[in-house]
Amino acid sequence: MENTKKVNYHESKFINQNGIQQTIMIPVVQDLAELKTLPENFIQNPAATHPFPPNASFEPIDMVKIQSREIRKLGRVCEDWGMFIIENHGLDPRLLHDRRGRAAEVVKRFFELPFEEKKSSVGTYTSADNMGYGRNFVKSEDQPLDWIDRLAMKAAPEGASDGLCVWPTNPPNFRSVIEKYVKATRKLMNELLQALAKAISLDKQSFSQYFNPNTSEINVRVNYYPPCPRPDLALGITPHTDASALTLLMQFESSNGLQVFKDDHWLTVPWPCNTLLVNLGDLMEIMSNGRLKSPWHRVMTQSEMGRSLIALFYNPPAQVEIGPVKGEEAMEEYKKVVVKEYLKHFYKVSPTASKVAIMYAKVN
Ligand SMILES: O=C(O)CCC(=O)C(=O)O
Ligand SMILES: [Fe+2]
Repeated sequence: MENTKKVNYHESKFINQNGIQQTIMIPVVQDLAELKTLPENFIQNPAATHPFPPNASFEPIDMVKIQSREIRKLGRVCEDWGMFIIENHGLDPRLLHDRRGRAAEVVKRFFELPFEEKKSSVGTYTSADNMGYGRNFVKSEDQPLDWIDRLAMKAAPEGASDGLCVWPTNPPNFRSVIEKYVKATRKLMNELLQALAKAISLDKQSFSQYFNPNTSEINVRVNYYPPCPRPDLALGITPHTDASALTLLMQFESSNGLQVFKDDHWLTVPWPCNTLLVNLGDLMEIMSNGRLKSPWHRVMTQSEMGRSLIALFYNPPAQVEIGPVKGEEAMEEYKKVVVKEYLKHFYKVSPTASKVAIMYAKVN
């Protein structure tokens, strides 16, 4: 027998084309990790990967030196890639991955729990939309599935409501550790908003004007990609952009999963383990009038080892109307959108085969 493990299923709820709520049962990928063959519904046949150009301008951004030269570098890297690695981020390494693990450790311990314990440890949530322990963007029976298990929570503002506070109670320190990490990153993300505005020659408050620096929404998603029997056929996450303004990513255990689409090729992002990477989302593309574009990216799997990651999504408050902040360019290329409305649209149409959700906010 190939797989001795009992396979559990996530119940994925979604509204179908007839406006009716439907539930699909999706196998929990961790329970499939011992298989030698990839189940058919996970076959995505990803397009080939190309080598990352050796002399590409993908230099890390040093947050200690984030003044004129470093800001110009940030502008170049973002205009080329839509993402960048941060050095000297100022976060206490004990929050992240010191000997006692902290964030890395609670994530690992959560995913190590048996399925039933994971499920009972996570609270209930009223919305089917991408929160809680389960799967993203499953919209039909015949959609190829991603090789991922994930847990998503609203981490801020404190006491975020709508029944969406789904912190696991096991490991017992999961919430306190992740909340500490989130709290510490807010300052960094606010600094980044200002640096990004300066990087494209805008007033430094151009993006942060839409945020509340103390209470703007931060959503957390913890992804786990178990070892996969056929990394050549499967994807950890199908190609997408992030809907956020900024996404802050910290990866553990291994690297080489994240790929970015550039000049018609998929390239593995040279992102070392245990370092932070910032990915620009659609809301940033809108606010920057398209000068800072959200990159089209995907996640590959590996056969030998699993990989886990914490993603923080930083957005202006849901009710805020954002609009393009124009620099010297002649025209506004994007429309004003209410954050909540854009996110609703994004979740409704995703996943898409190419970068189309953003068209909602573009001037025709
Ligand atoms: O696994 C990664 O490197 C990226 C994850 C990602 O793109 C996402 O969670 O939106
Ligand atoms: Fe992403």
